[in-house]
Amino acid sequence: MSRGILEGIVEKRRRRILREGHSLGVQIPAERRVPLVSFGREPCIICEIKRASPSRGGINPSLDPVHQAGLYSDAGVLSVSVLTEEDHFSGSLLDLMAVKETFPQLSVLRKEFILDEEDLEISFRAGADAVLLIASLLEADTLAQLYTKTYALGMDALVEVHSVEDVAKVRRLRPRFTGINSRDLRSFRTDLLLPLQLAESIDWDTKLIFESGIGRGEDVRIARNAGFSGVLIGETAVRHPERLGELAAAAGAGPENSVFWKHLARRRADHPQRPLVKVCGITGREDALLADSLGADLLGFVFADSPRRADADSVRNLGATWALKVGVVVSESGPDGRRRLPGEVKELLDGGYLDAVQFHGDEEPEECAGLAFPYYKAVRVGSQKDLEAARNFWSPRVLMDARAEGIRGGSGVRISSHLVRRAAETGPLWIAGGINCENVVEIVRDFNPELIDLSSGVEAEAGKKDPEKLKRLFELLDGRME
Ligand SMILES: O=P(O)(O)OC[C@@H](O)[C@@H](O)c1c[nH]c2ccccc12
Repeated sequence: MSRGILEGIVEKRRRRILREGHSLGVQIPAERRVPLVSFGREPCIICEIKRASPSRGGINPSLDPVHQAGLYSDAGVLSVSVLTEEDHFSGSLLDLMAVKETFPQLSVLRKEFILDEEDLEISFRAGADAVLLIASLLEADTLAQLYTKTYALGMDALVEVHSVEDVAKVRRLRPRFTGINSRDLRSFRTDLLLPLQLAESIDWDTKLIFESGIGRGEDVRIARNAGFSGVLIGETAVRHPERLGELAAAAGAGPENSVFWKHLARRRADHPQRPLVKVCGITGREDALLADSLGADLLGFVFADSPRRADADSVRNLGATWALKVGVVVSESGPDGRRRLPGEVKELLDGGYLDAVQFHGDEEPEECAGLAFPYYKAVRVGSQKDLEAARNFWSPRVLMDARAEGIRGGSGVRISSHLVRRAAETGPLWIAGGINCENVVEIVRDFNPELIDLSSGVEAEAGKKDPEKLKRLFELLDGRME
């Protein structure tokens, strides 16, 4: 939603209200007929009734809201969001009324571009238990007035933020429910790490709701592990009701103390001037501690056939580091032909000695998800086709490595510039392959990667880092701060 589109939606809505009144041409009962049910109960998975959206077009134009709400209810979902905006989302207040009247025990959120108190009165009478208040749409005073009115009516408010400016605007309200949208209002893109990052600036006691872009149970786990109380799922819930069980189970499971994505988002916020740095192919303790003290964000330990193969005991004995520890694996096929995580890596991950797994083999998207959590995928990119295949992976980030025939990682080969540029168009860029002190400044300048991954480029010999090169790397990167 570019600013223009958001303004367009609001403009259309104002005109519609002038024409049809706040009831939007729908017969609204004079008195509320349905019970008020509190919003956001556990398991806090809020599924949405959404026929279409400006970013996706038609999702399911013939969606029957009552049938869909029945699927949600059967899956154990207690809160349902109903889009009532007509011009861009093909919604209606009739949908909301039908859902709430059929399932009075559900808590129903009215998803609308709410503008004034009359919108709230109508929402209440139509049967909404909660309303969405979008911070970026409303002046601070109006937002405060609507927030107070919502609770005066007995409803809950989900206050939606997208930026630090929004957070500053809502801070004095200290809303009980704060929704953070992963969808960027300008580009339509969702970035699962964005809410994690923004959550860091929320300093009041609130139930955080992760909004948009959730596709799988893993995404729900990422949100829960980052401290979100709940998730709001639209398109996936409509298109893939078969995933509702998996999504609801993940929402109900509770956090697992996996801090990987949350810490990464925090480190990104801590030093926005330079990319995140992963130093990979570490075998020795000194190298790990030096990279950590210099400011590396990730330390990579290779558990695959490689001259840089790490040893499980040294990882176990390393102790606490600021940097997150990643096990780089090429998953093997077991006797049953199914892939599995190397046993030592599974033990290190379960024991908390590794924070995440980087899959560096030929794993398929659905295989990765079943093998480890948290994880991200590294893909070898030699063509446009490789880039497209990379988009199928579900991890919030995919690491682009150069395709060097017969060698996996540490090859010193770089991806061609035009492919890197293409990759950067689709979202934050993580790149590996041939990065060293000679080219790092140029790479950062030209491609603005979110993460750079270095292995052979900071080595004295295979498996041994060169302390001078490591120091020089961080000097070069930090020099960019001026
Ligand atoms: O379909 P998704 O990506 O799961 O997103 C659902 C919901 O977060 C999204 O519909 C939404 C979030 N905030 C909004 C404000 C208005 C309209 C819609 C929205």
